[in-house]
Amino acid sequence: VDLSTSIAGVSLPNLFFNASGVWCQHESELKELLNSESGSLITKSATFEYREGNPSPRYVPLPAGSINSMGLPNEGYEYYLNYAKNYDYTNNVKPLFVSLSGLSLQDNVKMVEQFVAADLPCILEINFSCPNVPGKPQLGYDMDAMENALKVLAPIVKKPFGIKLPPYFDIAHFDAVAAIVNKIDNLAFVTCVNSVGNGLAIDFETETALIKPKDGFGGLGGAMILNTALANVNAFHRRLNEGKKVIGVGGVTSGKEAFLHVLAGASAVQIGTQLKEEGPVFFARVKKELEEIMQAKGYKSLDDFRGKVKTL
Ligand SMILES: C=Cc1c(C(=O)O)[nH]c(=O)[nH]c1=O
Repeated sequence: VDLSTSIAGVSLPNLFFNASGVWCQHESELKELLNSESGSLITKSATFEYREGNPSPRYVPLPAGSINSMGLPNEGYEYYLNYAKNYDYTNNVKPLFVSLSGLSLQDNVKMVEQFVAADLPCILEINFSCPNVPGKPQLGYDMDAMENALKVLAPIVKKPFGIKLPPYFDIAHFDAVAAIVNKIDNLAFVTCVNSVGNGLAIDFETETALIKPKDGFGGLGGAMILNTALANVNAFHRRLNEGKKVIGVGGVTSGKEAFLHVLAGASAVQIGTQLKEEGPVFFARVKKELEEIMQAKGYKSLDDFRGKVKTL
């Protein structure tokens, strides 16, 4: 069976890669992804300057997923620009994605301009949905600000690029965001979903929040967000113009959930919590499991079933 796919006109040997933020802040982690069975890799969302991030504990696994309020810790965009400049695009079959998450539109403009000037084959995923920077409401929930940002950034990027979206929970929001995305010609993909923002995990014995930042409020990931993720993938798959793709992320802990993401309409699948917990060996497992499912169901390629979820 064939697990290959393409995003922004670039082919991926298989549909799996990491969710930005997981196993990708340092070159040593990115090297492990490169050596894993993932089909691609993406860097930790970059800000203009280096960021320490929020105080720990800031990530905790939960019975059905995880909670995090990392606070955008990253090496600063020049670190990832250098990584992208030194990446071996010729011999690596895996395309490189770079995530940018500027703290202001000006910062996003400055970072994008530097990547455009470097004229690299890497694919930009601009993060509109970080829920954990104190004092910074996320762009993904401010439709006017998001549309304005896209109208400024898209012409600078010129090439096909994507955006990382938060989960939406209202049909009117799916409609509104899809209408904005459909206006931007070179916006080639949306990545759905970022963590479900500002959940709260409390320890029953100690009666205390599990993470330190923001009174314990943090983004939820993992199994508990699968059905929200599938809905967002399918909602945008149904609404986006021909040629625009959806990358699915949220709740993939085995080949089964990866199959469901593709059935909902995903062209590629990112892994967050399960990668954090199991490590890059997970890519070998999830690939094998999806291949076995496709064989059992008689599908030869992802196109055979992508977006073909039935309704009653
Ligand atoms: C880029 C910051 C993000 C973070 C973070 O660094 O706190 N956590 C998430 O779950 N999603 C994000 O987009």
